[in-house]
Amino acid sequence: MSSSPPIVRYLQFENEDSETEIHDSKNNENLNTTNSERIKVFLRLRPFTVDEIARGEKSAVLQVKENRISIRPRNRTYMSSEVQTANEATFEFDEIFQDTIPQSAVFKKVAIPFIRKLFSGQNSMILAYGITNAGKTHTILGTEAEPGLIPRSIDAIFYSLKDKIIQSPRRDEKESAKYLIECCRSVLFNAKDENWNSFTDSFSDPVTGVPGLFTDEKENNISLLSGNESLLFQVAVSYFEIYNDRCYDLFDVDTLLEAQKILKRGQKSTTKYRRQGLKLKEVQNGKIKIEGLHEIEVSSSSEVHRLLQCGLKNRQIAETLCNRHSSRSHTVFNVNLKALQKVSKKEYRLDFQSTLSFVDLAGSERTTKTNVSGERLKETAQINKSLMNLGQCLEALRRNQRIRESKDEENPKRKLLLVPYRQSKLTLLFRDFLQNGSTVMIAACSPASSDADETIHALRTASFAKELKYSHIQVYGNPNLFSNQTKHLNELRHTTTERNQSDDDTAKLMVNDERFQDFDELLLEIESLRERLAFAESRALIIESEIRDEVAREMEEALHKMEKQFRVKLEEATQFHEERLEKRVHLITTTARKELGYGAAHRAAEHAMLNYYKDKWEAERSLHEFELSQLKQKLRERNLERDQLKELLSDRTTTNEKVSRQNVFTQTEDFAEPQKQISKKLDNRNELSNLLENFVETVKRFTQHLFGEDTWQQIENSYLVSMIEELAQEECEIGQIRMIDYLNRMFQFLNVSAKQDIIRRHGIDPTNHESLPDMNQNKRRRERRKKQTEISNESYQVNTKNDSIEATDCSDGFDNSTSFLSTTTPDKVIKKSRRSRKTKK
Ligand SMILES: Nc1ncnc2c1ncn2[C@@H]1O[C@H](COP(=O)(O)OP(=O)(O)OP(=O)(O)O)[C@@H](O)[C@H]1O
Repeated sequence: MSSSPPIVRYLQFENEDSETEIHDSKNNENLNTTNSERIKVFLRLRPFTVDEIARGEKSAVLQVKENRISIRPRNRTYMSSEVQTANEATFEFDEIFQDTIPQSAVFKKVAIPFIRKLFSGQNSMILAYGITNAGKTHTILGTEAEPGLIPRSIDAIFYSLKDKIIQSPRRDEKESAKYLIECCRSVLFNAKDENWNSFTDSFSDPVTGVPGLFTDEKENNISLLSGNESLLFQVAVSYFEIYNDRCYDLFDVDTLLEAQKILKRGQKSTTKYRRQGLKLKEVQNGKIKIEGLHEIEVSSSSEVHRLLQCGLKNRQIAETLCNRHSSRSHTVFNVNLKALQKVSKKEYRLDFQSTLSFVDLAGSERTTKTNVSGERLKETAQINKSLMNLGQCLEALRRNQRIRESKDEENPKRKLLLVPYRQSKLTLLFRDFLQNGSTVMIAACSPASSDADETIHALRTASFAKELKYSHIQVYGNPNLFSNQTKHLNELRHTTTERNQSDDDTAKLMVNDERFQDFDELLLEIESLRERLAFAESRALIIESEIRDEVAREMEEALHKMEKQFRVKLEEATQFHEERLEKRVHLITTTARKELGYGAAHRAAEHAMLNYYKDKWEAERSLHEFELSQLKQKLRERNLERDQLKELLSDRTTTNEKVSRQNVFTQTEDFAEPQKQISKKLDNRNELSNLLENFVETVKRFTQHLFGEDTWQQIENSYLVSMIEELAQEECEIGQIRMIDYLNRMFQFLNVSAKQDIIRRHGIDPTNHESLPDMNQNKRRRERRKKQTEISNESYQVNTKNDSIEATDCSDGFDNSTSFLSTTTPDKVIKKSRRSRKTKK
């Protein structure tokens, strides 16, 4: 059975009813070149991000010297034995782009050779690989201010092709760029997001050639097309993503329209949003094709830029409606070029067809580091699986290459390994590129020390790729490029498929490899592959257990961290409570000290008050005792006189004798006695006023202490001063009454607790008169004495037949004699005598 010519595949790509007939190329020998080229690997170091600077991240990069970079691992225990011993991991690349290298320099170094390859009919792939947040998207796509490889390459391609671009005359309208952009515009127009509205504004008229977003950059306008002046070109682009190991078309108009409806209905219906996953199909020559992937024919770079934005927005809608994270998928942007030779006015012959693919891989990350769960965990697991699979493919390819290169034919270990392309969609799609196409890998590298371990793992995988060589440069759409041997294998594959339809399709894939010479050999190889599969499975188990160990170690590390954090928190809490306790103790001590001081002042005031009363009462008592003794003495003397007089009376009976008796009495009367009493009373009064002054001073201090200086000032100014003045003028007993009154008033100022405190300490309640020392007791005693004196005076008067005692003020030369009562003060006596003197005048 003969194989179908590749031209059929090409024609299938075009509309079969096309009026323009496309012929097979006749001039293809020059393209059927076999070369031995190595996969190039560049390292791009990104600068620290704003967040990392804010976190105070340290650099993990120890040294960058020429093409070598040394990175210090964060945790050496998780590293390979070489890294553990060397304390650093060193990798060599084709070139290292330092963090200061601009996008344009990367474009020149990486993309321009590949654009040239595209124009010469070679397939090539630019692959950005690295951990998450390492700068892959920045390199591939860039930003509006710093466009990356895709926008720059688009500009360069269209600038080179200029007016050599033709369009298919009959094309499905739904496949056109204009239709897609219009759809995108209508979706975005209905979206409520303001950014989207501003985005739609940038869609002026892409088809009529409004300049692209990045076309201003003159440096991209380089003509890379050399020779083949007669060729015309058709350019088509496709854009898809691989998410959770499923392919999704980012130029799918139906998805956009579906999204439009959902967005109109509101966010609640997001669960109805279902994107159609695309199937992979193996076509001729073992090439993998994505079934149903839209390839949009384009005519200008601005159109491509807008399509690119449509694709990105489609991805964004999927993120919004499916609640997924943008960088959790691998994205692939393809530029397909068809070179056509004009045969007649309407006829073109396909000269060659080539593809340039830009791949932005999702970043690998540790699930334990990011603490993801649920859908995120699934995403991460899928990403890690596909990236691990890519690494395995690269490792297997490198090993097979070494085996092929070694001359030791006898070595039993010389068996070639099966490259596990089929284990993920990513590697299955890249199989062609890794085997036959030219590939460049950009290993994006984060300088942050917190990412060091993951960076080392990623760079190790990238370094596998560096050693790979690919030997076939294949041009699609050109049947004569395939060797006879390949033709034979194609036939063989067909036979195999017929013979064993139910068998796994591994055999089908293997026929594409030139190693297999015949079917028997192929069957043997299948057997050996099965063995290897068992071996690989056991190895996978080992790897799994290693991963589990690693996870356990990371968990332990996390627990240690948590323990540390808790310890710090505990110390902080202890310190805080200790400080609080200290403050409380201090507060209680000061309050207690104040209280003690307050109590002492109270006691001192009360003591002073009691002393005052004691002194006063003592003075009064001694005065009254003295008066009493005087009166007693007088009484004795009177009695004696009376006795004598009685005797005399009994002896003398005549009236003359009675008269002489009266004279005797007048002579013997102690006229100086009242004067003495007056001077004594004056002395006592002075003493009392001194005591009163002392008392006032004590009260003043007491009040100042109790109520403070300000309150004292107020009291002093109002009540107390007047009261003290009165006290100074009044007699002692009146002063006593006033003092009680004063104390009562003073205690009205005190609050309840202070009153209770005084009552508790001294057993005196100033508001309760009965609890106070009886101030009137003295008065009553004095009144009693006064009465006694009066009684004795009465008796005396009875005896002296109502004779009065007279006091004479002779200071002014008048006879101002005035009778006085014992209760009258000397001042009053003086005043009284002055009044009587005036009346006499
Ligand atoms: N060369 C560079 N110069 C300046 N900024 C950069 C550079 N490379 C990356 N960045 C910045 O670093 C951040 C992360 O970059 P980027 O989004 O490209 O990472 P990524 O590897 O694509 O991450 P993910 O895998 O999560 O998508 C971005 O803010 C980007 O602007």
